Amino acid sequence: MPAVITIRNLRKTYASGFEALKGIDLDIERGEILALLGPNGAGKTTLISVVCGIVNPSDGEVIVDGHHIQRDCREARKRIGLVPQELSTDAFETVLATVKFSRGLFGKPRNDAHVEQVLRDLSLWDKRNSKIMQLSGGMKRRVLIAKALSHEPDVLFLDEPTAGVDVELRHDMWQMVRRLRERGTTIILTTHYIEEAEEMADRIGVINKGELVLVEDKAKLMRKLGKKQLALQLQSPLESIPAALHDLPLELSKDGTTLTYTFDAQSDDTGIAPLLKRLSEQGIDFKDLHSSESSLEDIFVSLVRKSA
Ligand SMILES: Nc1ncnc2c1ncn2[C@@H]1O[C@H](COP(=O)(O)OP(=O)(O)OP(=O)(O)O)[C@@H](O)[C@H]1O
Repeated sequence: MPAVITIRNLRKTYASGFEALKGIDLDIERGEILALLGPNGAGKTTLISVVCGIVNPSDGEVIVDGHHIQRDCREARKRIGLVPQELSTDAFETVLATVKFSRGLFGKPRNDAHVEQVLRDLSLWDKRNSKIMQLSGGMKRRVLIAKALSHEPDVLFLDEPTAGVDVELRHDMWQMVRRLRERGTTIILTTHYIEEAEEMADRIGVINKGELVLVEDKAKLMRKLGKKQLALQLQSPLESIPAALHDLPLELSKDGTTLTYTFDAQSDDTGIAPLLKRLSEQGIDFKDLHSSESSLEDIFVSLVRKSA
């Protein structure tokens, strides 16, 4: 199935000369939840803003369901719902009026039943006649989501949906995102929280300093996380790994003093006992050993460091 959004060589240099996006290529699959992780200032909001047609790119292109975001902006934009980080809605409006108005902005005919359904799904129906300024922070966030869903978009962008919200609202938000996905909506969310990406996403993208440093299926990433490493400090440095051991997943450090063996932590048979026997057959002795396990956090940190 063709991607719902295609991003090619996307670059953004702000008027200040700052290069916020340095050539992003990404295909967003229909119906997936993609989490974009990255530290502050990585370029996540810029990327979303360009894809949603709010900020013009300096180079490259974005195609949304066959429509070019700049040349065919109205059609492309209709298919997208954006939940920004901050609320800029008129504080004196009621919840119902503001959500209805949002739908109208996209040229969609009035549909009170849909607006009611969106408000009910977000537990906002009872608050429909409240003014925005009378709502709690969490409720205001729900209004933002309701506005973004008012015109029935195929793709929903959530820019840090749970930044600064309490645990209960965070879990509500996750549930809501899952419900939307079940109905076929494609969801792209940005987050600082690795836990959130782990919990929600089908795929995880890591962005740092304007570059997409990784995009991978979450399950695959998790399998990598299931790997453990055993590091052996050798008695005497090796120049290279002996040919007789080439069938083993071994890596030698540059200085030849450490051999690292990677194994599947979930497997019953780690292969450590035969490894040690074969090392001894080759006359390789070690003075110390320790094992380590990587987490998504480690992978994230090392990727961000590597691309720094
Ligand atoms: N209008 C602008 N003019 C100049 N620089 C900008 C502008 N908007 C953003 N930037 C810079 O571009 C970089 C990327 O910002 P962006 O908001 O996209 O990052 P982010 O990954 O969303 O960060 P955060 O997680 O803090 O929201 C930052 O260094 C920011 O200062």
